Amino acid sequence: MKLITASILPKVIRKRPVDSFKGTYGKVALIGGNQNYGGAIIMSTLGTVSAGAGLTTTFTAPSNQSSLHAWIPEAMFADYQDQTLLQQLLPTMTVISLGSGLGTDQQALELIHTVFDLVTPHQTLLLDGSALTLIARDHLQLPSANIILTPHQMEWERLTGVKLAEQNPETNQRAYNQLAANQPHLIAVVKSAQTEVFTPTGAFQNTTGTPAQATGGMGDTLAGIVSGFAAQFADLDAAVLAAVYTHSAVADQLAQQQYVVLPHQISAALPRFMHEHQAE
Ligand SMILES: NC(=O)C1=CN([C@@H]2O[C@H](COP(=O)(O)OP(=O)(O)OC[C@H]3O[C@@H](n4cnc5c(N)ncnc54)[C@H](OP(=O)(O)O)[C@@H]3O)[C@@H](O)[C@H]2O)[C@@H](O)CC1
Ligand SMILES: Nc1ncnc2c1ncn2[C@@H]1O[C@H](COP(=O)(O)OP(=O)(O)O)[C@@H](O)[C@H]1O
Ligand SMILES: [Mg+2]
Repeated sequence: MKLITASILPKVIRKRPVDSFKGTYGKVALIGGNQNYGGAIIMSTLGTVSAGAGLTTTFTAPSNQSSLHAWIPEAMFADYQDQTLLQQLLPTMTVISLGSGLGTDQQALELIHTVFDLVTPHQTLLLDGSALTLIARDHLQLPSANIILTPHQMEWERLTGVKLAEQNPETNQRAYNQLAANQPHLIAVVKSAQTEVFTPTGAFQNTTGTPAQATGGMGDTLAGIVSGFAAQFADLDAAVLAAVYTHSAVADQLAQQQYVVLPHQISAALPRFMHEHQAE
């Protein structure tokens, strides 16, 4: 397994062309955050916008609208039950992220079906949290798209059947091969203290990260950052590797002076970190 090190950053994070505009940096839809888990999709949104995505729309429960805008006015709000809006907007997106704080009720399941029906092969679809749990529970077939899965170890067990205690680079690679077999392009980010990333071009292990990250919302934030990188950087595999590295590298920096790193603090520190690591 190759290691993900700082050398990935200059390959991905490039100085922005002078004549670029927001449309240059991709459109992202983040779908999730039910009545109880609004924080999850707000944290994802902070990650995506702070990572530099050009335009971000957050599809969530209406009860989350004012908190979303209080935290991050740069994001647009859409009611995730509004079928007309979903059908109108989702085809325009570069990246769709689905599942952070979505919950697992019937309404969530119907939303997954709607997104799977609408997504097209040239789009990137990130699946996180509750979406992974429902896909595993109901044996849903993944749509044809550039798929990024971001399971924690229990979600990976649900998806693949590989028990947590038996998860290692070899068993995970075999499980990845099975999942990816019928997909044009599938990336699996298997999260842990040493996150592993499986791509069509190889398997990688992250070298950043700290137990100061072990707090709710840390994965929701990662899903947002990965979406932001995938929206603006052309090489999808490299963008995901750089996002995984960056999320935990920022946490490592903050953990030098903090006992626990709050997920939203990683997003707040992202623009400066990316500034420091941009290449010509
Ligand atoms: N502020 C918000 O709105 C937040 C909203 N959130 C949203 O909540 C939704 C549910 O997501 P979830 O991850 O909280 O619950 P679930 O999928 O049932 O998994 C937990 C089960 O798996 C087990 N487990 C074992 N190993 C594990 C591991 N390495 N990592 C994690 N779990 C591990 C674990 O074992 P235990 O901790 O009990 O020992 C437990 O039995 C999802 O949509 C998410 O986005 C959260 O992000 C929190 C902040
Ligand atoms: N001990 C640790 N060391 C490094 N990273 C960790 C550690 N514990 C958790 N993380 C990271 O925190 C995130 C947890 O993801 P997840 O369980 O989906 O969080 P949530 O759903 O609460 O947002 C992952 O990115 C994981 O790699
Ligand atoms: Mg999670």
